[in-house]
Amino acid sequence: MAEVIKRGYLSVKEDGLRSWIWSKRYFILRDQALTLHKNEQSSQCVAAILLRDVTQVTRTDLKPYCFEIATKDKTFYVSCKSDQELYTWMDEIYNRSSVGASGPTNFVHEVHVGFDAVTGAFTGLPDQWTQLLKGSAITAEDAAKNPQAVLDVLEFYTEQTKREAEEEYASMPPRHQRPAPPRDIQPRAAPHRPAPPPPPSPLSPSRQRDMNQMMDDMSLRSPPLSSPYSPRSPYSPPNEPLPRLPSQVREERNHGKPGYPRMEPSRSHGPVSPTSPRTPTRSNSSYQTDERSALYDRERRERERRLREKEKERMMREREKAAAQMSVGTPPPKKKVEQRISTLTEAQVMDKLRSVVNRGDPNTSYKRIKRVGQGASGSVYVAASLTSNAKVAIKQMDLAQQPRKELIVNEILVMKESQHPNIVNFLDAYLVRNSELWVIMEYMEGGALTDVIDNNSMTEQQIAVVCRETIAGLHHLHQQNIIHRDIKSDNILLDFYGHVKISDFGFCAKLSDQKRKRATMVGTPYWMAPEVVKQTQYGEKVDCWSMGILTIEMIEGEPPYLDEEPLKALYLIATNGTPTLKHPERLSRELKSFLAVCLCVDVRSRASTEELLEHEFLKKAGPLESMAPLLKFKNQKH
Ligand SMILES: Nc1ncnc2c1ncn2[C@@H]1O[C@H](COP(=O)(O)OP(=O)(O)OP(=O)(O)O)[C@@H](O)[C@H]1O
Repeated sequence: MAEVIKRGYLSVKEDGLRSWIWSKRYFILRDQALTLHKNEQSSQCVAAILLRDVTQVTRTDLKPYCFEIATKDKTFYVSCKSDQELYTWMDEIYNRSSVGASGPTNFVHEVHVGFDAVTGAFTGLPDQWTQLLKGSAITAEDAAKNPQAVLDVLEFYTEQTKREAEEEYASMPPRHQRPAPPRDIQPRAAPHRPAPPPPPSPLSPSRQRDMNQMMDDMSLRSPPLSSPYSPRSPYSPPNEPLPRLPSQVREERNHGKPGYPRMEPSRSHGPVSPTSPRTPTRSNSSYQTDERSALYDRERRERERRLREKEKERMMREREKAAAQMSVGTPPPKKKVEQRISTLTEAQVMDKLRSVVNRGDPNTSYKRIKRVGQGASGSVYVAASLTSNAKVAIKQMDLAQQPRKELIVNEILVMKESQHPNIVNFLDAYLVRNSELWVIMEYMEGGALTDVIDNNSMTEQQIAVVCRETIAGLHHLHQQNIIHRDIKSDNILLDFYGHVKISDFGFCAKLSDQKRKRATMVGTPYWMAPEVVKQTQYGEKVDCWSMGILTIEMIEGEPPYLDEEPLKALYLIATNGTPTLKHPERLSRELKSFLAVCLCVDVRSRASTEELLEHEFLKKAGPLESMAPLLKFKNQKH
């Protein structure tokens, strides 16, 4: 007999003839079936539902904590005693049903939200969403244009913030040592999401025609008149000032936004060196010839470094605040926390970690020289190997401070198993005093591509080098069924010789044969593919979309919508489709074609890494030495 996953008494009634009768039944859930029994002693069931036949698991309003399980033939209404009980049953059933295995991950929670086209307002929105919407830059016109997209991004945003809070909670001391968190982080019923639109029709017109259309969209067609979001109109006169704010203004604007660390461009924890976050690109020659401008730039960088530090402090404060807020109210359902974070318990994660680390003392093998970077999970040092004197990078993390230890284990495992010339190679890992983790990796003295972008204007030849190298690394990951999920310039590092390598593997996902698609939301929103924002299923091609956004960063200095308030940016990603370029007329046909195949909203038309490697734009790539002028700035420092 298959293992019992969950059991317990619940009230149930069936749709149909006996639809008014609620009966108390003993439910037994196994991997493939849910059976209903008169009581716990009775082995004979009064009803059985094969999970593969389940077509929907939905919350309903019939009773306060009620959900329905629909099959092709029948609907069962199940009443629980609490939200927690309801969600755990729904989760377990849903995950094993045909919809859970292949469909969208979110349940349909029937809190009925309406949109009044006359007043331009939503009705029935949960308070939290109303507040979020009020504080966002999403206008009534946006809502009228695409109310579903607004609901999608609100749900996305709250899910993400809730997850962060749950993770903070999970990283706190054991429950008996802490008071309970506020009701606020209880899972909430999300508003009713209408059925997803039917999948786009197969690519009957040839794919090449799609590509041509995409290129038209990006460079030739005028922006839709109804869209107020076309600051990057291809028709902008070439000399028109770029519609950007100075980066410090942007950072100030982003302060005080509802906590969502990954929503902020992660300039906040860049290297310690006084390099700038996003700033309007300046040419190399202007740095060399204009002393006053150099002075200005130094001051600006210093100011921006301080802002970055402040931003980091703010994030830390927010984390603490989130942890403190958890100390009142009722605890979140443990099940939810575990399920979202990992299927492994904390002890299992630590066991796994111990199995991949070196037990020795790293100080006998490496001597730390200085700190070169600060990440959310710890500091990065350059160090010298005491045996070979070679330089290495050490990422040092205090495990007690890590809300998501399994991400670190993930990162180590991916780095260990994915050695490749375009991946920052893992050398070793040490667990020091059972509380500190040291990850030893190749030292990339050129730093992050973000700094290169901020301090230079890149030629197409150089852009093509970064694309070629990054795609080669991504292709290697994809061949192992690994999706990176956080491709952006901050996670592309360069070494002294101009080698380009992918780093930061915490968010990587391994696709199994059973699960070729994922639906969890991770990554940094500005670089996210529309299918991720809309929370539909996605596969490795999300990295190809991010590759397109990374290319726009190299061309324009920043990803699309970076100046937008986070919720609005999500809305724009979900609704605008392929972003428009500021100055397409300045780009070669090959580069525009490359962007078009990366930034294809229809995933089936989007190029794979294999196809991208063959793209004509990459043929423009120069040798690695062509990156040297970009590294000058860094090389002088080391
Ligand atoms: N191998 C390396 N060589 C040189 N510098 C590095 C290396 N790895 C990281 N850095 C620098 O250290 C900084 C922090 O790196 P880290 O990977 O910790 O950043 P993060 O991804 O922002 O944080 P986290 O992974 O903790 O969320 C980076 O901005 C990068 O410039």
